[in-house]
Amino acid sequence: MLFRQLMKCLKQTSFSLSDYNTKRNFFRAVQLQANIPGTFVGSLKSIVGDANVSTADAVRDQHGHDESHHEVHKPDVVVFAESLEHVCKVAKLCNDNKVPLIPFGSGTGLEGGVNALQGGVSLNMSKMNQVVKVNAEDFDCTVQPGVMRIALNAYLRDTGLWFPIDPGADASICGMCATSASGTNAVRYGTMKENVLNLQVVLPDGRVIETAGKGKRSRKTSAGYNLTNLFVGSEGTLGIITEATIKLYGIPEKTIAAVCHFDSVQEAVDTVVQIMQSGISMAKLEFLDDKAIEAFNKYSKFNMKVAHSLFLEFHGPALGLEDQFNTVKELITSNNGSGLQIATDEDERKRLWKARHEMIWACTALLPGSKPYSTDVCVPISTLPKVIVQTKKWIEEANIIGPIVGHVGDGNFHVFFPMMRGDKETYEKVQDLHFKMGFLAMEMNGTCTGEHGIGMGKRKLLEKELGPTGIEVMKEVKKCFDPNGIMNPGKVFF
Ligand SMILES: Cc1cc2c(cc1C)N(C[C@H](O)[C@H](O)[C@H](O)COP(=O)(O)OP(=O)(O)OC[C@H]1O[C@@H](n3cnc4c(N)ncnc43)[C@H](O)[C@@H]1O)c1[nH]c(=O)[nH]c(=O)c1N2
Ligand SMILES: CCCCC(=O)C(=O)O
Ligand SMILES: [Mn+2]
Repeated sequence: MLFRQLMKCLKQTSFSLSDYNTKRNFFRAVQLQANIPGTFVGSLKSIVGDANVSTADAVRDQHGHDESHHEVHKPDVVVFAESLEHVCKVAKLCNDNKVPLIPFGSGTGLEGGVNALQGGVSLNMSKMNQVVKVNAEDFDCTVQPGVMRIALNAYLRDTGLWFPIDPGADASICGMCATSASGTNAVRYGTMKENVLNLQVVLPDGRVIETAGKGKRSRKTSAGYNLTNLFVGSEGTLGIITEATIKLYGIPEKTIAAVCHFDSVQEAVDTVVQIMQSGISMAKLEFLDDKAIEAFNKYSKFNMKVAHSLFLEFHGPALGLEDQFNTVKELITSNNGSGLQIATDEDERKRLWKARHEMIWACTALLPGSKPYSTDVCVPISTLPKVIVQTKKWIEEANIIGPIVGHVGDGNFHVFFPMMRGDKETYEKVQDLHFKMGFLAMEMNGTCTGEHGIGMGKRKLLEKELGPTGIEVMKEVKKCFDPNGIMNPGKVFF
């Protein structure tokens, strides 16, 4: 059987050795169930109840994609879990029957993480949506996988605490764990990697572990391997996260937001590097190039000067915050920055950041009907000016739409390429640019993805980033947790 498949594959159009390896790995994966029998759906219903199982086309479609440009791959069936017991039993059933299992948080990912490449079961976690415990005096809380970021912050408001990691989208906290999300506040508060204390995880065979030990939530630990951060960023390929214990922070006493503009990318990014080197702890330090500002003005009805711009935010006790602001102001001026404007009242600030977070839609609106193809390189801060300037040059040479937006305080930036599905010519240009940017970032000792993950779109780049031995070791790790390869097959590596 395997031999016949191999011969069929060899008869197809010519392919290189790396294609062959890809297809060889694919053979290993197709040993999973290709079609789910009705009896299997019946077994699922007996675990979670009829109402929590759907094979309706619209529901499968909704679970077959995220917010990215990647093509839709529908699961065969969607299951809504209501309890830990449900998750354990569904995982074991899938594992025993070698059926693919794909955890579904809220579908806001940008790398096709939830797309069911080989069909199977999409496990929607949204009904497990309780805040399990808030330990306000210890600045932490434990949440179920369906708890969303905005709802959590609303729930916490009366305690004076908040969870600052903000990918812009209203994502599930456990989905954010699974992709190691970050966003605008990471420059001050870190990414999910620095903010998860413990995870409850269901393994494919139905066993449950807590990655830091049962109920543990200490700020520091040297106890054995760091299983917590193995699952942060694992993109649903190792197990299902059913609880996350995360750090909380005091809501800052004072917040100042500001915007300023530059004639050149180099001056804007030099300012960022100097602010970071001055040791001032910025809460947000964002860059939008001239093209991004054009899209920003048009979509969000602003009237900002069309120039390369920095959006900044300071958090802290009122005492000392203005000194920090003044130091930053001097750095802006010394790099020929202009038009410094402060958003003082809360409504103005909220409007500014809402518009920043909607940049993906602002750029998509430049080409009506398109989907965003996003890049996500992250480099050591001192190399950032070189990488952004080179990227802009490539975009100009390729003559395509590609506004740049970045969390540049972390050396992380995105190009948004609005793409029409089926436009092969632009797709090829964009993919070429994506690879060139990824390779340049790696040359600068950076990564192809700072926060969106590998998913479907960056698997080839990951091969380059880690090298064959690195990939081999990652596959061995996966095998140890998921020997049948049922967890989100085809993601992270081929
Ligand atoms: C407008 C906009 C703007 C942004 C972003 C999106 C959008 C739409 N993002 C990306 C996105 O919000 C981010 O990847 C989230 O962490 C995804 O969370 P979901 O709950 O939507 O996971 P989603 O359902 O999309 O799943 C993502 C991956 O995690 C896995 N997964 C989900 N829940 C799981 C669970 N309980 N257990 C195990 N695996 C699970 C899935 O299988 C999949 O592989 C982003 N990101 C970022 O870091 N910075 C940013 O600036 C932005 N900005
Ligand atoms: C192409 C970038 C997608 C969203 C994002 O990460 C951001 O706005 O920062
Ligand atoms: Mn981002």
